[in-house]
Amino acid sequence: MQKIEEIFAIIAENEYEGIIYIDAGGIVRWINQGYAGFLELDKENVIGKRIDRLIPHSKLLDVMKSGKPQFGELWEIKGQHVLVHRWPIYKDGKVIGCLGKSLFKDELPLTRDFIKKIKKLENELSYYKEELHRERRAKYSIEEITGSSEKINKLKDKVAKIAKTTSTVLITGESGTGKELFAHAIHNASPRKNMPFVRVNCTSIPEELLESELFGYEEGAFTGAKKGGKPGKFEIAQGGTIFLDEIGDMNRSMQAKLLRVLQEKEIERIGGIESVNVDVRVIAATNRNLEEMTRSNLFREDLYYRLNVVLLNIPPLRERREDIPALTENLINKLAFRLGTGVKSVSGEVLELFNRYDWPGNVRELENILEQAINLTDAAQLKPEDFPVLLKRVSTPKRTVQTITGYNEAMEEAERNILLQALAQTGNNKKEAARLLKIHRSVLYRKLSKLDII
Ligand SMILES: Nc1ncnc2c1ncn2[C@@H]1O[C@H](COP(=O)(O)OP(=O)(O)OP(=O)(O)O)[C@@H](O)[C@H]1O
Repeated sequence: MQKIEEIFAIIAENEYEGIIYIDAGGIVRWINQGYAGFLELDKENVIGKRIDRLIPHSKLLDVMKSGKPQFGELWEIKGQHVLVHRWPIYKDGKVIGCLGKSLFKDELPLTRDFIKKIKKLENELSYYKEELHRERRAKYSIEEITGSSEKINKLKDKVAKIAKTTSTVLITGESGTGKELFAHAIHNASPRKNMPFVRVNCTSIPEELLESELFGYEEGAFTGAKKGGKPGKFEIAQGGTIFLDEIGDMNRSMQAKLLRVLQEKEIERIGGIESVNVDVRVIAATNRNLEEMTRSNLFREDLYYRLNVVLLNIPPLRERREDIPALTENLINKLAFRLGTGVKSVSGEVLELFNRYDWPGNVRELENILEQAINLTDAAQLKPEDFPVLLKRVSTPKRTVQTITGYNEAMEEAERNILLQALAQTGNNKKEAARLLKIHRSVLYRKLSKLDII
């Protein structure tokens, strides 16, 4: 039978692992033959030497200093990747040494595959970290807000001023006026600009998920809760800004919870017992009339006042028509670059046409209409005929019921106008229009077909 010492010697000298032990003074007290050979050193000469003399970039001393183990780290030595574990050895609560183990046989297919896999995962992780960081950054600055009308200039001045504070901001304005753009600009001009900017669309998240999205949850908070729990958007935005888009669509019970956060400046994860302090600037936006909603009890009055500390009302495009030429030029440049086309400008007649239109969908509608036209032309300059839908809308005045000929006919006409307006507002995007009208897409198609709109 083999003696236990023999077995230990076999384990210590196995050909797959390098093993090294240093004492509290950083002196190598033991190394296995394989590792010494791999380092091209003589085992007897290594023992008794300081580790940093033998391997200057060794991390064993760091581990000893921190007292924290490291597992599965990729380390490059002698032109090879090795997978290492390092852990401090404790005695009576004090670190007395450090043990290092490495899978150093790069040429073994198994080790090589394992290392390759780890390297791939590390690369992927750093890619996604970078993406996440990009995603959580505000993308636009004040300079990117096109327009020099008096109204826009005043708003830009206001943005520069309020950016310095941490007051809650409420941005109102019709759909597509640029509310989100302004929210980004406030964050980017603020001292928080290098911290996260986290957007939450209160409409697109199902009601039952919104609470866990905003406040996070602890492990086991509910069936299906992730292991280890999940931080909410408020925690993710710590030190930065949270942008609550479409706040008018938040239900009343969530409104009460949000109010508590704004008052207490702390959140509680679902299923959690402790509160977490949050230092987050809140910017909320809506295209709905919150004041009116408070009167009909759809929006809490106390929350409305908490949000409405600084108000930024973005005027619709039809009230700042002087911005249309600059917006058109900038959007064309942006779109032509994105779509890879040679479209450079619009003719003077197109600008006249744009000027006569009311833009219910505001800048987003202008952007959509330009994108449609750019896709269908080979010319460098867009002409009025590239905008057939707009030509029709501008020349046909909105149909109103002149004389009531019957309840059903009048209702049909009203419905037609609502549908046309929704389509105009969303640049003919049926999916968006259905969302705006809060009806299913199939219902929208049925109605459009019944009223001969498509
Ligand atoms: N002044 C502007 N300069 C440049 N681009 C603008 C401007 N205003 C709006 N846009 C562009 O128009 C589009 C719509 O803007 P944004 O999403 O900010 O509008 P919104 O008011 O938040 O809309 P919604 O209420 O539907 O969420 C975006 O692509 C945005 O970049």
